[in-house]
Amino acid sequence: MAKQKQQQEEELYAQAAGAIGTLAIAAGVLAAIKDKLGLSWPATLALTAGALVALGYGAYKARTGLQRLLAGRRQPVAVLKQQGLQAPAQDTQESTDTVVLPTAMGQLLQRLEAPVESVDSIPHPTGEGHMVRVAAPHTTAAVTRLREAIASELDITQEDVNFARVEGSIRNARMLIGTPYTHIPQLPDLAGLDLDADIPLGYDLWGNILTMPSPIGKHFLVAGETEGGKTSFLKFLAYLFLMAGGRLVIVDGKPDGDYADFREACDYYDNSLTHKGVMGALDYVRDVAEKRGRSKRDGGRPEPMLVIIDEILTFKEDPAEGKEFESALKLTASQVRSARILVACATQHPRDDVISTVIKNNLTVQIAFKVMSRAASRMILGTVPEGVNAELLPASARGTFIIKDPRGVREMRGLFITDDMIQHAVKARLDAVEPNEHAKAVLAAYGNADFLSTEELANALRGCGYDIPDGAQPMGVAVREVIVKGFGAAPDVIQQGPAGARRKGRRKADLLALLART
Ligand SMILES: Nc1ncnc2c1ncn2[C@@H]1O[C@H](COP(=O)(O)OP(=O)(O)OP(=O)(O)O)[C@@H](O)[C@H]1O
Repeated sequence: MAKQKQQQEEELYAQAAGAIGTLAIAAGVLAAIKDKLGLSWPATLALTAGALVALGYGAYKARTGLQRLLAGRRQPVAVLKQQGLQAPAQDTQESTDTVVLPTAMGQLLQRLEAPVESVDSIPHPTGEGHMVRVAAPHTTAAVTRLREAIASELDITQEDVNFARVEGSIRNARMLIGTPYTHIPQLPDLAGLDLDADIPLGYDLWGNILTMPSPIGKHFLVAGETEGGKTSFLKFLAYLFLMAGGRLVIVDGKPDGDYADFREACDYYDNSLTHKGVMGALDYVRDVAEKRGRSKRDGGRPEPMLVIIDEILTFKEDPAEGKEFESALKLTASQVRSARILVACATQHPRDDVISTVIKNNLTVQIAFKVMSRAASRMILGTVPEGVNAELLPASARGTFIIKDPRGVREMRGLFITDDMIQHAVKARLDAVEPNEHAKAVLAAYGNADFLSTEELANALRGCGYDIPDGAQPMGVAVREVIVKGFGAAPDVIQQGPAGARRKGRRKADLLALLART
């Protein structure tokens, strides 16, 4: 730096001396021919000054043009105007321009004045891969922030310029030029999955499986615009819990019944979209935590439990009920953590009235799917390293998200499971429980029916040898007794059937759910 400054000063003095000398010579020449041309003194002086300015400008253009030609430089790209992009410091230029990197990508990054130390080609199944090493003291942000400029130079879309973190390094980044997340890995073998260890969650641009540390003891906030992949992500998480012997509580606050396949395997499932429904679930969960707390003294380690609440706006729409819901959520989040119960709340409305301080403070693992603005990204993720922005997630690869957890901040695409896989896992959970003789009789009575009225069930049970009296009340009581003997408890009686012919009875799914809990 000092050397450069001294050089600049010397140049300035030399230029000043040259200018004075040239001015004197030019004035002399013009004075000599002044009378011949019939010029006045002011005209002579004005002409001298004008000629010198023109000469100086011409010399400057010639010199800088020659310098650029020799250095093989181009004009700075217009795209360097990208928001937040600053011209690199002089000393950075010095260190990176001295060696011309051998690969075309290396040279492109140098042209964009990125402080790169090396750029090597690395294989990628469908695109063009590069390993970029940034010169100290810079971090990979010095290159990742040039995404727009690189896309502009290569005349491709920003979505085709992708970066992947290199675990444990702040100076190395993998870069993919091409469509992101085309390389979909096989689902890892989940047999023997331990929820107390790392769990697989997604994959990177190269198709490598990425994990997160054990989710036990954490709560999740999952947010992003509609169709980003939140439900698929939560279904995958629920699937992991099923496969690893964990318990499930699902409050589905959306009307489409997205989680219905899990219903029979849930300890508690509610799709009523009501305040009562969500509050009932939170009460239930706190109750389980309290029981677990008491039995802890016996030395047992309870199965992890995942509580999904999707979509939280449904329970916040009414201000008074919303307040109650938030208080209950806060209480639940703090009380159940040590009981190996984790809460995951999702929303497709990343706004501050939905993701309130209470939500943010209690759900400490944040997962952002694609959003429409940098502000929305910040709303979900809070403080993140420069350049991390869920607005920039690829629209072409649904299910891509940024996760912020104790391991750091990283982008990945979620592992995807089909409805068939969910149904298999649920069936396996149900099959794993051997029903006792009473439960078997009740299930046999249902056969393929989803719903039986109390009377129909009483008739079928009589056929199995149960002594069930006629008459509404004793019959209902006797049927309930058989159910309780078989399942430990009886599900609520509900009304089903066409209007005008509604019948009181019970759903088979509710009985199976009870079975899954035992
Ligand atoms: N990891 C993934 N890999 C491939 N496709 C995915 C992935 N995640 C989601 N998708 C696809 O993206 C679409 C939207 O996913 P999903 O329903 O989970 O979004 P969402 O964010 O829950 O939407 P909404 O908020 O409207 O409920 C689905 O059709 C799904 O098949």
